[in-house]
Amino acid sequence: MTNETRTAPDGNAVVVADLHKSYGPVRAVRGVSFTVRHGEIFALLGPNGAGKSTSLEILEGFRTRDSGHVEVLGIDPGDRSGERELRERIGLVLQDIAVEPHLTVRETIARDAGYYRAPRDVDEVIGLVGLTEQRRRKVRSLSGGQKRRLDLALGMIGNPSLLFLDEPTTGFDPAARQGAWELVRRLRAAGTTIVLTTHYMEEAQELADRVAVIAGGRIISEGTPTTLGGRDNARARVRFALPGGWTLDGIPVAAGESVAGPDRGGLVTVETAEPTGTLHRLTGWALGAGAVLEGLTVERPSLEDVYLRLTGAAGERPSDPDSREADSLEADSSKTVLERSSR
Ligand SMILES: Nc1ncnc2c1ncn2[C@@H]1O[C@H](COP(=O)(O)OP(=O)(O)OP(=O)(O)O)[C@@H](O)[C@H]1O
Repeated sequence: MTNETRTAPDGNAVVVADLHKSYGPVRAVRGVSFTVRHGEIFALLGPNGAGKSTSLEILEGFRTRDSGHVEVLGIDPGDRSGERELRERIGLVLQDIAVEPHLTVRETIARDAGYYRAPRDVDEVIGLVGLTEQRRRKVRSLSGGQKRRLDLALGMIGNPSLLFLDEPTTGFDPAARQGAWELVRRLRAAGTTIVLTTHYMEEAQELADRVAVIAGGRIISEGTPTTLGGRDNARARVRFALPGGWTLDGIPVAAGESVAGPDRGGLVTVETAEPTGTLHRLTGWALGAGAVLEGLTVERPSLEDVYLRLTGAAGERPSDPDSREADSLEADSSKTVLERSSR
């Protein structure tokens, strides 16, 4: 798989500065700024209604912006004179792609290949997305996950320098999701820059070099999946079951640590900034008494924990007085995601 990486004058594949977009009274995007470097996977995360699709649609040239600066591969997507070049150089996997249901998988991909000057090989792409067995099947007979793989194939058939993936693995079974992640990594390794949105924090953790969290039309945090929101400096939780007949009072706790529990599952939690020392002390204490700490685990907050903390806080922010409608819509939808995720 080869890919020609073209460099925009500033060395970034995407530049967004102080982007604004309203739909009537709804201020969907309110001063968003970020850059995407060539060859990286950049994930835009955020609750329903946060402004992700609006931002992406502006980058893709499907929506006009109210104000702000946008460059995609050195082209302003709002400038119609660059439209043809932009279409040639970017790939899109959107949430709803219209495909002809009566065409076969291979016919659909071959037809799209004809729109590009230098497309990838049709059968190679069919193989890459795992649709070789279905290549003669009509699109209407595909399962939801198979249709999404077809969307991925259509996104990459033009051999794009930059690929936009809007929730690429929604509806995939776990094996198909792993396969799609592997494909995305291979595309990146071949030089493709990837901008993706996802509601799966595991997907962002697995794929993204950098992530930005957007809520209420603004970027509220940006970083790598391991550093986002101070995740790397967060306190660790050491959990274990108290050996039979022992009490919390006997646990050796150092300054700065806190102990809670046991919870319904019988596990005690020690929160600590220094898990190495804590583990040494706890395991030494247990082994010295001839006991073992059943169910012992050490956990840092997951990307999902950090995301929920960040977006929960954003949802509770006081409203901008002149955008009350937008705020209420966004707060409502962020609550829905929180409730859903906590089940
Ligand atoms: N065409 C439109 N007309 C009016 N309002 C719109 C339109 N498109 C989006 N909005 C509103 O703009 C806000 C941002 O929507 P957007 O689709 O960009 O969010 P999102 O982060 O992509 O959400 P999701 O995760 O649900 O796809 C929401 O309040 C939405 O209701």
